[in-house]
Amino acid sequence: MSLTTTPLYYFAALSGFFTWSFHRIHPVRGDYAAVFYTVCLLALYATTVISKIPFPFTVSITGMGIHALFALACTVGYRLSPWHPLASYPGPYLWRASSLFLGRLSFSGRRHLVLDDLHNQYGPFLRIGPNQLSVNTTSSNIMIYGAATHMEKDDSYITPGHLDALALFFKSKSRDFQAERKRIWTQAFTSSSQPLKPENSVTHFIPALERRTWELLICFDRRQSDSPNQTFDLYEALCHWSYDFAGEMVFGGCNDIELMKRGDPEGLLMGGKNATRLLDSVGQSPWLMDIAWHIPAGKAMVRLRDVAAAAMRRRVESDADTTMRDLSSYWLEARSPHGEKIPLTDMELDAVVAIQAASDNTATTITLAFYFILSSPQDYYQQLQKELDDAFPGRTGPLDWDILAKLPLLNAIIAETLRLGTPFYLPRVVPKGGATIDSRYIPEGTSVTIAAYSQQISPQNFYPDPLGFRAERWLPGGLGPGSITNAAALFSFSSGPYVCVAKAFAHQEMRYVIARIVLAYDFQLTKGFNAAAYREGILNMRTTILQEPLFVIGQRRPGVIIPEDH
Ligand code: HEM
Repeated sequence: MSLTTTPLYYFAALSGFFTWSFHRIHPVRGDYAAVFYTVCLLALYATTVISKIPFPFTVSITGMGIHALFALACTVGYRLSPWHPLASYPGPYLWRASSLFLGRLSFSGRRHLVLDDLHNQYGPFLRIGPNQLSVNTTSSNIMIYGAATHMEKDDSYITPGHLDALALFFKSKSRDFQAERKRIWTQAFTSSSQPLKPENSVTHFIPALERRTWELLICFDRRQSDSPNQTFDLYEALCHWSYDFAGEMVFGGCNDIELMKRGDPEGLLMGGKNATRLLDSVGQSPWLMDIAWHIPAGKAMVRLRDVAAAAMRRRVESDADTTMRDLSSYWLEARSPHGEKIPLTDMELDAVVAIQAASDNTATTITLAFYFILSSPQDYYQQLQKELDDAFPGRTGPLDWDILAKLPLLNAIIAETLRLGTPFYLPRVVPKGGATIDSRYIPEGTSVTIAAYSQQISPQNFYPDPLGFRAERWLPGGLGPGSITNAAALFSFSSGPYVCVAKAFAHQEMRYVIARIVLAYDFQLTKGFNAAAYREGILNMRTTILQEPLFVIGQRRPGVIIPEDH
C-alpha cells in the first residue's frame, strides 16, 4: 500500500460502513445502486488518473472492492449477530446472512419439502432468511392473513422492473387502491360463490367454458390418434385448454390464443411459468430482481406479457363490436371514485395476471387430480365415474352446476388434490408495532409466511395417512374413528384481503371439466408409469411445474358423441 493510496483505502472502508448504515434505513433499488457504483468507479478512476497516481485502474478497483467488502461484512455481521431482532429464532445459520439462500431454494421448486424438514428439526418458528420467518402453526393463519391485521405483501411482490403499471396480485401502491381494483375484479366473479343462475354475472363465462371443454375432448382424440403410441400428454392438453379458455374469459373473441389447435410454438406456457419462477426466486432479493430485469435473459420471460398486452389493445379497439361479457368489460367500464378510467397500461398488466392466474393453477390441479385418481389403488376413477353416471345418466347432456357442487366424491377428490398439490409460499410483512403470533413477538418489517404445505400434511390436521391421497377423508365419517380432517388448514386459495379473487369460480370450473372428461372417457395410465417418480417431479415456486408428462390412453365411452358444432 503506497502512502498516496492509504487514505483512499481507509476512506473506502469507512464509506462501506456508512453505506450499510444508510441502506438499513433507506433500502435502495438494485439497478440504481448498480449505476451509482459504476459512476463512482469511473469518477474514482478519473480522479486517480488526473492525480497521476500509479496503476489507476488497479487502485480504483481495489478502492471500490474495499468499500464493497466493508459494506458486505457489516451487513452479514449484523444479520448473524445477536443484536439482530430475529436473532432468537432458530434456523439454518448461513441462511441468516442472505436471502439468496431462500431464493435458490425457491428456484429449485422443493422449498415446501425443505421447509417442512426444517420445521421438524427446529420447531414451529423458523428463520429462513435475514428478515424472513416461516411459521408452522394452524392459528397463525388468522394473524398473518386475516382482515383484522391486514399484513401487506412483502417486497417479492413488487412489479418487476418497477413498472408504472399497476395490477392486482402485485404489491399495491396503497391499500385503498388494491381494494378498489379487487372490487372491480370481484364483480366479474361475484356470483360464483352462489349457485350459478342466469342473472348472475359469472354466467357470461359459462358458454365459453362449455365450448372450450368440448374442444378439449376433441383435442384428446386428435392428439391420441396422431401419436404413434396412441397416447397423449394429459397435462399438456389441459394447460393448452386452460390458456384458450382464459384468453376467451379475459378478451372475449379478441385474441388468437388457440393452443389446443396450434400447439404452443412461442412457448407461452413455459414463458409464463418461468417468469413466475423468476419472480418467486430472484424476487426474494428485490435488489437483484431490479438488476435482473435489465438483463436480456430476464426479458425473454415476457413473451406472455407481450401477447396479452397486444390482445388487450385489440380488445380495447374493438370494444363496440364485442358481444361477450368478458373480464375486460369490467375493467373498461370501471371508474375510480374521481371518475377516471383504468389506464391501458394497467389493463395490459392485469391481462397478464388474469391469463397466468386463471390458467396455471387450474390446469395443474386438474392434472394432479387425474394423476392421483388414476394411480391410486383405491379405484377412484371408477368410483367417480359411477357417481357421475348416476347424477348425469345422459353422459353428454348439460351438467347442472348445483348438482356438481353437491357430488361428494368429486368434491372430495378436488379438496384432496388441493391439499397435496398446492404447497404455496405467501409472504406478508409485519406492520408497524410488530405482531404477536402464538405468544411469540415478531418485530415490524419482518417478512412472515405460514408453512402452508406443512400444515396441509400435518397429522394434527389430517390423520391418518397425511401424505397419502385418501379422498374419503373429506366424506362423512372420514377415514374411520379417530380420523382428523381440518378443512381450515387447507390454504390453497390463501385468505383475507388477498384471497384468490376467483376461488369459487375455480371450483366450479374444476368440477365441470373433471366431470365432463370422466363421463366421456375411460382413461388409463401408460404401461410402466412410475407414480412415485411422478410425485417427485411436482415442483412449486408460486407456479407449479410438473416435470413429468402425464401420458394416458383414453377410450371414448359407449354413447358419447361430442356435439358437432365444436
Ligand atoms: C385451482 C385454481 C386456483 C388456485 C389454487 C388459486 C390460488 C390463488 C392463491 C393462493 C392466491 C394468493 C396469491 C398470493 O397472495 O400470492 C391467488 C390470488 C389470485 N388469484 Fe387465484 N387461484 C386459482 C384460480 C384462479 C382463477 C381461475 C383466477 C381467475 C382470473 C384467479 C385469479 C387470481 C387473482 C387475480 C389473484 C390475486 C388476488 C389479489 O392479489 O388480491 N385464480 N390465487
